[in-house]
Amino acid sequence: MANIVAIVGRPNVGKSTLFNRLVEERKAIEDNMSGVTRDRHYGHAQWSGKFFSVIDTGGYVTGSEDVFEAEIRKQVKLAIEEADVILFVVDCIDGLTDLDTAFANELRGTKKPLFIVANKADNREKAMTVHEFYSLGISDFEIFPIASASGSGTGELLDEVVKQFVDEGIEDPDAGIPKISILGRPNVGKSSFLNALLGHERSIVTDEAGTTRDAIHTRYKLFGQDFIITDTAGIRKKAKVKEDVEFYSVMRSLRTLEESDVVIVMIDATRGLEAQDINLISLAIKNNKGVMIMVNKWDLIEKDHKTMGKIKDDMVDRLGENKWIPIIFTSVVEKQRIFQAIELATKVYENKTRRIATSKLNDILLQEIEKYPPPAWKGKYIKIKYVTQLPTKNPVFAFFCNLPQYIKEPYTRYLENRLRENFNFEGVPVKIVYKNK
Ligand SMILES: Nc1nc2c(ncn2[C@@H]2O[C@H](COP(=O)(O)OP(=O)(O)OP(=O)(O)O)[C@@H](O)[C@H]2O)c(=O)[nH]1
Ligand SMILES: Nc1nc2c(ncn2[C@@H]2O[C@H](COP(=O)(O)OP(=O)(O)OP(=O)(O)O)[C@@H](O)[C@H]2O)c(=O)[nH]1
Repeated sequence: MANIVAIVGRPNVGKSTLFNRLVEERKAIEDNMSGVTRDRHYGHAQWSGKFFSVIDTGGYVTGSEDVFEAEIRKQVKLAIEEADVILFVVDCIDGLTDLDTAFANELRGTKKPLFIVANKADNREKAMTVHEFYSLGISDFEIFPIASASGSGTGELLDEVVKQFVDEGIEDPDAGIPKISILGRPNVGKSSFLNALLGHERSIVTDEAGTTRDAIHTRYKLFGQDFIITDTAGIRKKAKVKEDVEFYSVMRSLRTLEESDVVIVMIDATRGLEAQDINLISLAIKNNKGVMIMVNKWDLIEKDHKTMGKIKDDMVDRLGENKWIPIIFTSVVEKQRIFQAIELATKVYENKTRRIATSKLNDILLQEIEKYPPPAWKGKYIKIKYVTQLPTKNPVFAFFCNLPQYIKEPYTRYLENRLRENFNFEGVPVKIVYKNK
């Protein structure tokens, strides 16, 4: 089970500082060139061998400097609903304020373990002031004086926090959940699609920076499907001049692509598959990503019952040997097949992680090979003895044979086609290697 710790409290008490201390990351991802700053409000942490996630609910809900009652309520609701442990942060320098009391009143009565964390206790003298917070009377635990800025006191706090977890937690709660990215030329409807998804109910929204500085992962749960959208939206803001737009859109695509498992290449139905789209698709294949094509703005096409099939056929022709890429027709504005698009992306992910048992693989493929064996080369017979799927992240099949160097490209394509016919690898690049045996 995932353990979740939520941080609540009024502005400026040091919630983000504590958050960053817990997830051991720097405050924000800052971009020196343009001042694009992206705070993070969700991250993974570990203490004494227990894993947990931290949400800074304040960073998540506050839109302005003022904290209104509704904001407090939202923040507390999020914490109470999502968290296993709540950290209510107050400030030793300011002492108890009316806003703290307002928060306390909302938190009162929660069944979740609630800790009052008295931040900015930079020295002994300040740490002595924590007593006044006991008057709130909302927590069964002792109050922990800490200084998030230096980290002092956080160890003692965490010792108690992790005792509240029922299990060890999950090292990477996002493991096994498809990371999907939406790429495509400007104006095809990428943002509209994201917004349409955002319009639906969702569980925790997690803006999490990935290993690449600008990539943001947002985790969704929609119609029972769990998935993460990777985006590098931050980078878009800094493109001011024309050349920059081109450059950054390429950079952005590359980075987003690296961070994802499945790439949705979105195209405009009124323009069809363009050279740039083909480049993007090749890039995704080269990077061993799952790929699908989403033909958006389908509402703008004048059509009869044959149109979709015809356009699809034309596209498949253009895709050549990559005809295994699935194509879906959508209208984001008319909310047509939006969910199916996500469903298709998660299916592609399933295919990408598919493992075929060696016995099954041999049963089927050795028969196919017998029907059409690799052609002899310079009088030498090539014998494929068996095949196995390698334990890699993407489907790779190793064919063991006597003379691997003599097998030519067309035969490899034959094998790939037989693999695809017998097992579902729709949307997934499949690799074939030969080994000497
Ligand atoms: N003296 C002292 N200052 C601290 C400490 N921790 C945080 N601060 C300062 O308190 C100020 C507010 O910190 P933040 O972490 O941004 O506070 P926040 O609660 O996230 O604020 P919002 O984002 O407005 O909700 C910053 O100037 C921090 O440097 C501490 O342990 N001691
Ligand atoms: N008719 C129609 N218009 C759409 C559809 N989806 C998006 N649009 C419109 O297309 C325009 C561009 O949409 P965006 O979502 O901003 O496109 P984008 O791909 O995010 O664009 P960039 O931010 O430039 O990369 C907007 O005016 C949308 O309203 C659709 O399915 N049908």
